[in-house]
Amino acid sequence: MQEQSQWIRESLTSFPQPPNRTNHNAFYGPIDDLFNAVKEKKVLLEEESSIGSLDLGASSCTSNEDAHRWKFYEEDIATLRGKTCKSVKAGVLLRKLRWCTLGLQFDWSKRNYNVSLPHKKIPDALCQLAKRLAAPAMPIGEEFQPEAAIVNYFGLGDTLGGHLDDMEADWSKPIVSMSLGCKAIFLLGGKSREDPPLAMFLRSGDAVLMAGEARECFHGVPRIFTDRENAEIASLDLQFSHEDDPFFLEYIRNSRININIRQVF
Ligand SMILES: O=C(O)CCC(=O)C(=O)O
Ligand SMILES: [Fe+2]
Repeated sequence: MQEQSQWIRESLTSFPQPPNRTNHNAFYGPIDDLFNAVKEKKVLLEEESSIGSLDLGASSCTSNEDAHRWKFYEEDIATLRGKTCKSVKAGVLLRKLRWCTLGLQFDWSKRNYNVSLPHKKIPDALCQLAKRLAAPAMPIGEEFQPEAAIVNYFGLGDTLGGHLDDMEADWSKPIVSMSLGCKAIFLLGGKSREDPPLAMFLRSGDAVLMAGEARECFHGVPRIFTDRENAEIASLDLQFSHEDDPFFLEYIRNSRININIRQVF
């Protein structure tokens, strides 16, 4: 349970940090310290222009690929300035965080791994865990090499459509997939979209190895359960309830996090 809560913490704090990319990159550019900004009730504002912009109260500077600039501001400053420029609350950005990528960065627009994008290695503790979990599904004598990971965040109503993970060079290596937080339905189909899927529940702490035949099968997540009873997170709830910080508990009561780790080459 302690380990689960640790991965939830990392998924909300360190994993979405640049140079790791998130679904927010395309619009806002890299965003630093989103989780802290949520706690401090900050608001992200678009600078009207990058020259001569008001720096008062800004705690971090971000710029996106279109050279727009977005910065976090204290709520009161944002209220004053928000009348004349675009704004979004940090809390809204966290709710709309759908994925981040660790290690080699996946380019969703081109559907490939872009080795030229800046990246950090996957944290060592996560690599060790992935190697341990992957071992039973590895070809004899080979060790799993975690090179990339996708962290998926699911809020109420979020789903993941049926897909194949076919961008990795070698399908004899498994994908290690960990579930945290609210329970989900996972559908494992066949090699064709038409094959009827098998449905299973994935609960916090479950690990799935997409290996062998299953590595080549369609799969998706059609729903998560956020109601207290069916989410089945009582012990996780207890774990986070002992803390002063209510934010992790609030988040995980209504969310599921999936961390899936891949050997790309
Ligand atoms: O959320 C899950 O359990 C599955 C995630 C997945 O299939 C993916 O990211 O490719
Ligand atoms: Fe997948």
